[in-house]
Amino acid sequence: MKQIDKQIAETKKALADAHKETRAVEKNYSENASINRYEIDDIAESRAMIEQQRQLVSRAAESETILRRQLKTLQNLKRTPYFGRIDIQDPGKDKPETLYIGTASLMNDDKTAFLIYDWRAPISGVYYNGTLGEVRYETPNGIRETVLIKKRQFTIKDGRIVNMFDTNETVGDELLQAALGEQNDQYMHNIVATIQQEQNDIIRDTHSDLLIVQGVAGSGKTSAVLQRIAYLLYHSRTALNADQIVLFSPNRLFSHYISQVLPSLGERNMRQVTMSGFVRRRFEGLQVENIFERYEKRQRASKQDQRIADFLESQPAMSDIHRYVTHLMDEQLQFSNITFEGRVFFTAEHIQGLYQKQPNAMKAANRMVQLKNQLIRELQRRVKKEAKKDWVAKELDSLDTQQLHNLYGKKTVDDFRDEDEQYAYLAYRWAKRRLRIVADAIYNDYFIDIYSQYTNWLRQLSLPKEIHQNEWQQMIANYSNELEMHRLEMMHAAPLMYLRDLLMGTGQNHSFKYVFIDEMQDYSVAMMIYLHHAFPGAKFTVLGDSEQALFKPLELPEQLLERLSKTLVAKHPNLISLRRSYRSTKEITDFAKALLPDGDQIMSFTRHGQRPALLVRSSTDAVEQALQDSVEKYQEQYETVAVLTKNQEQAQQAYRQLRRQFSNVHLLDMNDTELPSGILVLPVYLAKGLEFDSVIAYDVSQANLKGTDEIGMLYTMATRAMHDLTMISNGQVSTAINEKASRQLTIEHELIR
Ligand SMILES: Nc1ncnc2c1ncn2[C@@H]1O[C@H](COP(=O)(O)OP(=O)(O)OP(=O)(O)O)[C@@H](O)[C@H]1O
Repeated sequence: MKQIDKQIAETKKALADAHKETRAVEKNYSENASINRYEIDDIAESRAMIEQQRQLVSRAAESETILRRQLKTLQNLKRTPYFGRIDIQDPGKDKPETLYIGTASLMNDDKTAFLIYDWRAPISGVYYNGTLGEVRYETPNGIRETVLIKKRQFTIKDGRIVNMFDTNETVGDELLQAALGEQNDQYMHNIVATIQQEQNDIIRDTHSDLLIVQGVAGSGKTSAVLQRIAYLLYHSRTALNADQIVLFSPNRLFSHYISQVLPSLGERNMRQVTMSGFVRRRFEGLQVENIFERYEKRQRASKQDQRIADFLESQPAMSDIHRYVTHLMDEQLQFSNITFEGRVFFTAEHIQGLYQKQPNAMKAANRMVQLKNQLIRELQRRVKKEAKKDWVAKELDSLDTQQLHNLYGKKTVDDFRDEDEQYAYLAYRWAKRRLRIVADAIYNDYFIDIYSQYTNWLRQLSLPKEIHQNEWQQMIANYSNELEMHRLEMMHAAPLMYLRDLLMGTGQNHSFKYVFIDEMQDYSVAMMIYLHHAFPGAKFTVLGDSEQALFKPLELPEQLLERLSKTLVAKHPNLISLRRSYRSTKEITDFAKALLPDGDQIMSFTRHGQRPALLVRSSTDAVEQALQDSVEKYQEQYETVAVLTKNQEQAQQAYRQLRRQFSNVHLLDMNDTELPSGILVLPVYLAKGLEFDSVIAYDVSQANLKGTDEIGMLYTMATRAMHDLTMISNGQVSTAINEKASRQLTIEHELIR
């Protein structure tokens, strides 16, 4: 503790100095860097100077950030310096060695010895993997052997040891039980003190290029993956940074919920994106259907329409796009005019002519690059011509002094021989500035009408037998109509993005080294293929629980491994299954597993609580009363009470009822990014990946959850609860709650009440 205090004091001082330094260079930079980025001439003149200044600023800011992180780490260590101790006897040494393991390393004053070892250090592997006796662990120089003599676990709070015991297990259940019983808050916690062996395998896997984690609800998939990110960052400190890692998360609430795990381990957060966010950014100006809207629509769709959607999102359809682009004929290309202020600036025919002049043997994407260069050169020539036109003169006349001053750039009035020269200079600069929009259109490939190109692809596709021409043509017509209204159905997103990327040679991001996909069961094959294409340099870790598939039928883990390995062309695929569920009490897990046909393989963790309750009511009033009573009861005991519904509409309904009675009720929707505490009302698909102290499942009646199709939904609802679960049924109970599951419940009928 003394050493930590000392280092905290030193780091604080260094941080204050660094802060001063950053302010000084920043000030200098902002005084020198006020140039217009778009003026190519100016950039050339001052680029070197600005670049030098920019580097100074970023270096200063970086050292400040590093110190700030160091301070945070030390402050964390002060609260809990370590959680484990191992005594090992290395071969050839006469005395055993005692090592302490914590969330970060701590060295002594003269940096000659470790007082605490980071949980990710090679030797720490022994703590998570080994039982007493001879053990092996991996180091950068190969496998090492040692003898583990003692393993001791600690709970330390605010610098005081509150619990400790020796164990021979991987990580003793006692400690885990204590960790799991704690009250939840709005954020997920790190689990480094209690990582389980199979979770450790996920965390420390550095070999696989495709790691599939198939785990039951609450088994720690998300936890394992976040500690895995921390582990990877530690192990490739120089080659990997947090910006090269992206996590596809199920919703924005989830992003918020997990946002503290990496910082609590002294690491920066990776990038996070939801599928909808990712797609939306690639279709600016269009409203792309989200996964839930799609699900609702699918429920209503005819068998034929479902087949069409399945085909569009399949491997054969994506392969066909590849084939189509490779064999594309020039006349098939859908060129489009480039306009400026409502008039055509480059005609589609002209652009097509330029394209056709590029060597035929080249790939379409390469010809497109050549075409773009050519268009830019033409634009530059056109700028000179446009500068002499009336519209420029008119616009120049109407500029105010400030705008004019800006237009001069580095020059002043004295730099010109006469007014003509001065005018020509200003007119050229103005025309160039205004035509920037045309340059942008060229850079952004607006000269190809990608949406018509897609129609062209759809029309030439040879359809599988089970899809009928009529419906297919109808789908194409719908697609066009939707587009007119700036809307796009989700099923078109992956094929469209793939087509655009392959044709234009854009869209790939080589800088990402790791891609993590949570809730993979909600992603189509086409989307996985697209992501693999979009991140060509990345290793993939995908997590899922097919039982929680809100949108799809079940698939066996082995089938999944085979399918994904093929889809993602994996050389070293690996599948790890997690069967033990940690989140919920034994009573809740036992109920949830009984819902599933193959639920027996789920192991519950022995932490006891109340049996889940099922309240059966026969009138809307009685349902409302039951909801209120349950919320009231849970609110007294817990910080968060979540009312989970089937969809947004029902969430609104429950919210309206509760608002009359309670003041701290929050209705959450797709756009929410933060999880407040109190009473939360949300549809189950927004609760994916989250957990709450207590959960009330709102309306589990047969009328609302029609039988076996809804098992996944009910299972997801139930497994969001950590300590307590109540389900309310308006009328006859859904058959999804089968007999076996019913036996795990305390059932209360209205009449008995
Ligand atoms: N080894 C562990 N030590 C302590 N807590 C753990 C451990 N593993 C999991 N947990 C806890 O169990 C809960 C569930 O974990 P997590 O959310 O990672 O599971 P999941 O498999 O992603 O769940 P789901 O698929 O249901 O969303 C979390 O509260 C997590 O902190």
